[in-house]
Amino acid sequence: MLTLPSPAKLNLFLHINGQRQDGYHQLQTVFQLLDYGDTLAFSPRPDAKIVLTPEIPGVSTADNLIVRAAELLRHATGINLGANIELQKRLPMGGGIGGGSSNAATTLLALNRLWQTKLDLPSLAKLGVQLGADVPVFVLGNSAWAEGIGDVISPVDLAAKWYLVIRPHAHISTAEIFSQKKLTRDTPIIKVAAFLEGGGKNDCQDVVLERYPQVKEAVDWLNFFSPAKLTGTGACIFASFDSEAQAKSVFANRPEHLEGFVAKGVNRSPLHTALSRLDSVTGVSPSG
Ligand SMILES: C[C@](O)(CO)[C@H](O)COP(=O)(O)OP(=O)(O)OC[C@H]1O[C@@H](n2ccc(N)nc2=O)[C@H](O)[C@@H]1O
Ligand SMILES: Nc1ncnc2c1ncn2[C@@H]1O[C@H](COP(=O)(O)OP(=O)(O)OP(=O)(O)O)[C@@H](O)[C@H]1O
Repeated sequence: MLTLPSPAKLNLFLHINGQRQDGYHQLQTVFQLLDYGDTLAFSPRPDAKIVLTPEIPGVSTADNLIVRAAELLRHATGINLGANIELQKRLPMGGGIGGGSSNAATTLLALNRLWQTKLDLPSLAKLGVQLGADVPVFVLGNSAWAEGIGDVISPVDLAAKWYLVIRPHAHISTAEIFSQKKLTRDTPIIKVAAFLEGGGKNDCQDVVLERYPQVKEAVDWLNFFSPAKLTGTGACIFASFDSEAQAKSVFANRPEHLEGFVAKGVNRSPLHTALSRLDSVTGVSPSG
């Protein structure tokens, strides 16, 4: 059995710079990977079945990004094996923290190893983008600066911070927010340095706060302690702290109805750290 993490991400900022003819938005963002997420356990099957347990309520097996990632890898490589996959879900869905995309990336890397299909990371990232714009960053495994429609990715070294993530009770669809007329779509392009000096906001934030009062309430509460920002198209919001103790003490004082978690920001994905550890034990050279 191969048990691997499937971490969350935060968008430390999200600027929308324009929109392409095909409707996709040109954006700039920084993906901060977190040392917190779901866990997936994989074991190979000799038949060609992909069996996921438990199923996610409200998501059909055929739509599940884990199953879709497995089928995609099988189709791309022509391999005729299957897998049993056990999912331990901790990440809220529709939260803007990339749970589904991360599950897809973990599945691609895990099955590439179990099935010995030997694709390198850039090839797996190319497959992943067919499943969602956020999949490649999880496949490549570094906190990253991203441009284009989120597909032009370069690794970035971010200051070590602890994040308090609050999940208001709202499930927000990315497509719903990207289709709002009022969305800011003309933020000027910035340089990496401008972000590192403290720049950057989330252009989706005003639209989300207007449509979801429960998200606004959470932002207003968290702002009292540290500047709060939306991640992705929401619904989760976050603030950074210098220590775990600071983040946890604010979290302990939250209004009872707000859920969330405290997590450390990492430059390297816990998925890739776990795979490198396995490679050093088995003597296999790390892929990618
Ligand atoms: C907002 C971010 O979460 C930032 O990390 C991502 O760009 C969205 O990534 P994602 O959830 O993987 O998004 P996808 O599943 O690829 O796309 C969902 C929908 O969002 C819109 N979309 C997505 C990415 C993008 N650059 N422009 C868009 O307009 C499209 O309408 C698309 O149909
Ligand atoms: N394995 C999965 N885990 C979570 N969601 C899944 C999965 N498979 C399919 N989905 C579907 O994908 C949708 C988006 O899920 P996800 O958790 O990636 O949202 P998100 O955190 O808003 O992501 P992003 O920041 O990439 O927009 C869910 O609402 C669900 O219907």
